[in-house]
Amino acid sequence: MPGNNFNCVPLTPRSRLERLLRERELRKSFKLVQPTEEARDGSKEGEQFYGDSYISENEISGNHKEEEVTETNADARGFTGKQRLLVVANRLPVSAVREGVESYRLDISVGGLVSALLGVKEFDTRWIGWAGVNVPDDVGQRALTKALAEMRCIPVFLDEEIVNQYYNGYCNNILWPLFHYLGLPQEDRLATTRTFQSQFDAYKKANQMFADVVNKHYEEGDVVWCHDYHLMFLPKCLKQYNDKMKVGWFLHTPFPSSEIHRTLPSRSELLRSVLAADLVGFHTYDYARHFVSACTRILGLEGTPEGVEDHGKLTRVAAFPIGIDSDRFTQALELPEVQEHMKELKERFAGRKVMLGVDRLDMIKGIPQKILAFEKFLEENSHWRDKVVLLQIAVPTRKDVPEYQKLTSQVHEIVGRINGRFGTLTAVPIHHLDRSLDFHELCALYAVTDVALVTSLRDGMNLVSYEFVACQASKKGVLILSEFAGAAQSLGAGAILVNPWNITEIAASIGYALEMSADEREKRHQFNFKHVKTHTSQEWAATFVSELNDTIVEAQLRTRQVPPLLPNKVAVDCYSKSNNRLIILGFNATLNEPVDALGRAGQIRELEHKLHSNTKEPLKKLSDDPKTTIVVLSGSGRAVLDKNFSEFNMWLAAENGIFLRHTSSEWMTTMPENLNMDWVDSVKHVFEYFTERTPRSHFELREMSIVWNYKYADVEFGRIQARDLLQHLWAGPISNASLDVVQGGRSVEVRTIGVSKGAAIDRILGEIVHKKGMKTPIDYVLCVGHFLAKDEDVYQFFEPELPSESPPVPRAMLSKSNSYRPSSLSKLPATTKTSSKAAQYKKQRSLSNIEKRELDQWRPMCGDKIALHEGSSVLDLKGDNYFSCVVGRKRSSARYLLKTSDDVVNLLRDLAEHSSSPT
Ligand SMILES: O=P(O)(O)OC[C@H]1O[C@H](O[C@H]2O[C@H](CO)[C@@H](O)[C@H](O)[C@H]2O)[C@H](O)[C@@H](O)[C@@H]1O
Ligand SMILES: O=c1ccn([C@@H]2O[C@H](COP(=O)(O)OP(=O)(O)O)[C@@H](O)[C@H]2O)c(=O)[nH]1
Repeated sequence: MPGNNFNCVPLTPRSRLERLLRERELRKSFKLVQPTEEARDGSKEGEQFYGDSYISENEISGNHKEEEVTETNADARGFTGKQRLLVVANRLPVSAVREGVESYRLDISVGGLVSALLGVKEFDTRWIGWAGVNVPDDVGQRALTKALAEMRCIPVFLDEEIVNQYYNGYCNNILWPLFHYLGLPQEDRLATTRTFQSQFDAYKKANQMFADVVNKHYEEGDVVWCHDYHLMFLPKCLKQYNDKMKVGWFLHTPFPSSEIHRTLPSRSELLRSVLAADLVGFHTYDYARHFVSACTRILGLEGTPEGVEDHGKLTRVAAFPIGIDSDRFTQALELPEVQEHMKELKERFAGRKVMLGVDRLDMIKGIPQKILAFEKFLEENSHWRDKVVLLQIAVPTRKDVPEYQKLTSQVHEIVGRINGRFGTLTAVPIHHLDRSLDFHELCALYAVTDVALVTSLRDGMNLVSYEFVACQASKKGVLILSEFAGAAQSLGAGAILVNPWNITEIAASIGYALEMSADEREKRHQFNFKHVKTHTSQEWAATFVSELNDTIVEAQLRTRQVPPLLPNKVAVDCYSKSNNRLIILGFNATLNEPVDALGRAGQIRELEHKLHSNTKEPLKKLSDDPKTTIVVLSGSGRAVLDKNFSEFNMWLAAENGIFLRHTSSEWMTTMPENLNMDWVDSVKHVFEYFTERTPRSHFELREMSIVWNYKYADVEFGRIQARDLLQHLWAGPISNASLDVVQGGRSVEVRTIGVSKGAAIDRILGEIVHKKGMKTPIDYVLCVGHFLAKDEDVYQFFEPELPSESPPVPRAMLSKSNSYRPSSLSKLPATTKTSSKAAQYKKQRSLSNIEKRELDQWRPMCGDKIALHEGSSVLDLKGDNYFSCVVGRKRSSARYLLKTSDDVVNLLRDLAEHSSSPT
């Protein structure tokens, strides 16, 4: 049975975008018919949502009411039917503090990731992660597992040493600063027990521990969503265990420019592990672009608009900007306790404008810069000194990492100095809190604030800015936002954007914000408020999971388009049983040595195409077999084919079949003599121009075509240059010429119109039949090549069972059974008859060596010439004696696939073993 079903893959019912839009509509209409959870369960004011479970303040503080929140109850409440989602993150939404042998206090974990995922309600969610506590004993582990199960949390137990090396070390001392452009720590700052290598080993070990827990709880059909830089190894571990698992990975931090990422000693391993996921998500398009770029530059992989391709496997990469559960904030503002807090705050700061900063005490948050800018503002605006106060909530974080300890004392020192400088007996300008606030206090604070200050030096998104906007419906305060926070891309239009490194600019912005007119504040606020209300964390999660589901559908469709591997044994058996075989071979990437990824990334091994050394022997044997005819059909010019194949007994078809010769005779051509080739010089100029400006690109001037090749150049730059080159071509030299521009993976070719391997093969075949004086039909065809899509028509030329939707191939002379039958020719429409083609190929070009031949010796084939004798066929292909085979391409109309030219060598060797020598 033919392998690829002749590429008659049923067309995808919808495009990916259509499918996703439909899915989105379905989600919306589902929401409309489903009662909201609040409506179903009554008001849940003051509670923290966690997926399908509610984590109330009571539950969190340890008063677990098992019957309210167990999975069984959740199911009974009608939550079944939702997709199971396993959220895997370093930190669980609750951190445990051990209070006795079997008792724990559970506190909500602070940080954007937890806040965002608490808002996700659409799925039947379980959370797998570390509870932030070392529990070495079995009794304690069992008790904590039980307590967490009530919140649908599953713990991963990490011991102190692992936490130290993996979390404090590799995650927070190496990856975190690097991803936020703060560079790598010097290795000598690390003790000998904490080297890059030991920390990286611990990182891998910890990721495997997470994977083990996931594997244990995984059920078929689950979606596994891995989060953040802590778990870059996880997708690989999971896929190694079960490659059917749907795995997504989302990064909450920025992904830095590839120039930064490439400094990381384990750069490649990390990228490869992430690429094992089906879908990789980032907050912004820039981060996604950096990631793809790192994969192309560091790993030498193919970056496409869809994602990253590695040997045909696509990992989708896209931006999914996170949001917040805005309703939770707006509803909280109505609560009496929040109103009470607001009242207290208003009284406390009456007569002063309130400025607010809420950050984890982290280097990336730019807290010193913010405070220094505030100092500058007070310095330059003495009239504001007793009219404004800055409240800075600095939540302690990662306290075991030395850099964070240093930051704490640095911030304390600056605050102390400024308060000493501008404070009075009754008031200080900065209120600095080294602690977190509870949700209600935080909402109240957001609501009474006049100006929020976010000065992150880098920040994946920054949810504080979203939360502030959500709480400002009545006050309409101003947001000053760092342009280096992901949020700047979504809230940039309503906020005042600043460069956090520019203290003067921030100070000026503070003044502008404090004095902004009500009208302008209103407009800016409305813009951002709308965004925060619509781009919620629920939408974010639903979109990600829906794309992840769809990515699997897409991958299945793609896989169905990949031809199966050539069954060598079948091809060889069939070969040995046949009497008149035709083998058509491409040259580039088929018979020459493969180019490895490193070669692509920089070092040019060979610009010149050279025959794979292991090919020579089998090729010699095959070409000497009287029952076998070999044609090398290549885009390369005559000189290249001469140089590589003159020693063999075979046919050479150069420049996609424009030139043909048997190695025992001269070249001939079908090109009309007076063909207009005026375009060549001007196209050459354009190619020269781009070659000069694209390092490691080159161009090849052939007789009938020119090819510009950038396979050794920087891929991204090469692509941009190719686009630019095409524009130049269309606008100039080829605007009026009859030419084909053929784009390859990493090349642009300009050739005379209508030239393709498929278009040439009928003439070549006719000539061979004629010259060889064939008496028996060809009963075996093997056609192997790494052809451009345009040239794949050669596969279809021989195809006995073309699917009905296949594009027409230049097979004017073929009858339905794929045989040349003079008798059937007359039945074809006049335009497709060879006699009409004949007129096109009047004379050969006036090339000296071609002129030696009689002009009509290689003329277009006429019916009477290509028939063996009246009524008999040249080709006797029934389906199982035809093997079309693509080399190293995953999308092809060929029946079969060979992965590399090494596989071609092996095939030729096997065939050669079944060949006979001339008698
Ligand atoms: O768990 P910790 O080590 O204490 O750190 C807390 C979290 O910090 C980071 O948050 C990021 O995620 C936010 C939501 O996507 C985003 O808005 C923010 O810009 C990021 O910094 C970290 O990525 C999380 O893993 C930590 O849990
Ligand atoms: O006292 C506090 C201060 C902050 N947060 C939360 O911590 C998160 C911080 O997220 P962000 O994205 O701004 O930065 P991250 O800390 O994740 O880097 C926000 O949801 C805040 O509501 C909190 O719960 N209590």
